[in-house]
Amino acid sequence: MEFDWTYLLRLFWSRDFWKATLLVVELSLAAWALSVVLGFLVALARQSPYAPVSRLASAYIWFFRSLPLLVLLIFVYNLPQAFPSTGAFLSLPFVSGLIALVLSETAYIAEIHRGALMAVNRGQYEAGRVLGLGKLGIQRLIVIPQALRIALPALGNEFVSIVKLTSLVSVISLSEILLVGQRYYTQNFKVMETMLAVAFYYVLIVTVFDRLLKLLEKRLDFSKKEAELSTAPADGQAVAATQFTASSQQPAISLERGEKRFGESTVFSDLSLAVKQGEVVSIIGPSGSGKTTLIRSLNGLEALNRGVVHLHGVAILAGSEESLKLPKLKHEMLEIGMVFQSFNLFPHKTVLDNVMMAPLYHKRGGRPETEAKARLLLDQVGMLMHENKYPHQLSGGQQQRVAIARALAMEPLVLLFDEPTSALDPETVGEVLRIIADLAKSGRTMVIVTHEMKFALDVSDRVVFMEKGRIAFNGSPDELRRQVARGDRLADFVRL
Ligand SMILES: Nc1ncnc2c1ncn2[C@@H]1O[C@H](COP(=O)(O)OP(=O)(O)OP(=O)(O)O)[C@@H](O)[C@H]1O
Repeated sequence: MEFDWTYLLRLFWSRDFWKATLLVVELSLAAWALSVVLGFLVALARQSPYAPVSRLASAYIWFFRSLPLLVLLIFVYNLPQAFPSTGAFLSLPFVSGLIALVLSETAYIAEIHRGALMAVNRGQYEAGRVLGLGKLGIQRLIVIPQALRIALPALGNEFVSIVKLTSLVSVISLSEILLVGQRYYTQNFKVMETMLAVAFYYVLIVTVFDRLLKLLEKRLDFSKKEAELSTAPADGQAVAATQFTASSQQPAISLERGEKRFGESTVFSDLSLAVKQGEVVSIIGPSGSGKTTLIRSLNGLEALNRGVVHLHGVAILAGSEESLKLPKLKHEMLEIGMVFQSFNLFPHKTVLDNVMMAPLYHKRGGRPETEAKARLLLDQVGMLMHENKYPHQLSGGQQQRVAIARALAMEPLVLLFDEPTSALDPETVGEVLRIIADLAKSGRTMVIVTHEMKFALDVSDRVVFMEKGRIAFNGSPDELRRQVARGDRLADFVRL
């Protein structure tokens, strides 16, 4: 039989085919959107610390990935035989097809989401926690936007798969593209021409949506955004750092008899440290002595085994083995700000949005007011002209200055610095140390874990030297200098 070009051309204007194309688009979009949402929930469930929940999610993924879609389709479509009450909606091929597709695709998409969630750096969760964001807030504002961007290419791929899988729904008599084609060629036997038209309609759908998804990917890809410098001045006066006087004898923050173990290994035990209001305390010591673990225990990023942390006399954290039941002290926890070694800025947010995120989340003021304050803080750390940039468009030192502004935006009573310059190039260390030194002069209560000896001695009121989980020295910089001059064993570590 000769190839009928006229017939083929006519098929491109066929009402039946265009109706079927629309149906395939509707079914694919609905199945994809539902599977993306449900897949995310299954991925979260799979990561749940509660074993029954994560096992249930794993079982779901295992079962529906093992089941051929065709089997599932026929099963769902015939369910009314066993449960007649479901007949009202399951007898509709579109509904049955949608349910089967969603059940199956949710299992695949859950694994895509899980991979993306795992790719979001742990530091992002910690940054959200120290800014007082709740679990949902962290997911909504920090994790989901980043995970979505990571998952989008794979999710786009799944959409293409779904479009093609809709052809299977023809077995339950849904008038989609393949079924329309089959009806045509069983009447006129023009199989080649009809199947070419069928292929055209599928390719058309995939091409259009592939293009749209690429555009969405581009929109979400902050790494491709143009760097923009801002020339707008900060409005208003420079933010006056809150003046805290060291008059109160009550420590601003203290750890009493703290103990921290990782499995069998004890990092420190029976360790106490008190920091007065307005005091700047630097913690120095050899690598592995427990400095970072100590500072992270002060704001609950590390859970203590024993001991109690007080903030201005209020017990805010207690070790898991203490019999102390603490009320939920959300407000108090916001009084402790933290600057991390690796900055942990939110990569999907501009510099200004990074600084504004926590005050907006905690409704510390309206947007214009919060924005003005954030810009003043950025001015204070010399980063105002970079307010519209994304973190990857900044140097390490600039990122750390933004991280300091972000921590200050919540006006914490105590500021913790965990090796703030360790991840920086030597040229940028100075700019960050200068900002921290300025803050120290303004009377803020600060605890700084650092390897910068000269800086620690110059800016601190007190230096704590840790060694093997113990505080081996706790005194003023002058006392430390004297001990070092006397040739104390501290001199081996503190080379000035
Ligand atoms: N999450 C963890 N799991 C297991 N062990 C850990 C963990 N975090 C820290 N440790 C261990 O606890 C000890 C103290 O580590 P920590 O990071 O507090 O030391 P550090 O004094 O800050 O060191 P550095 O100056 O190198 O950062 C080390 O032996 C380290 O291996």
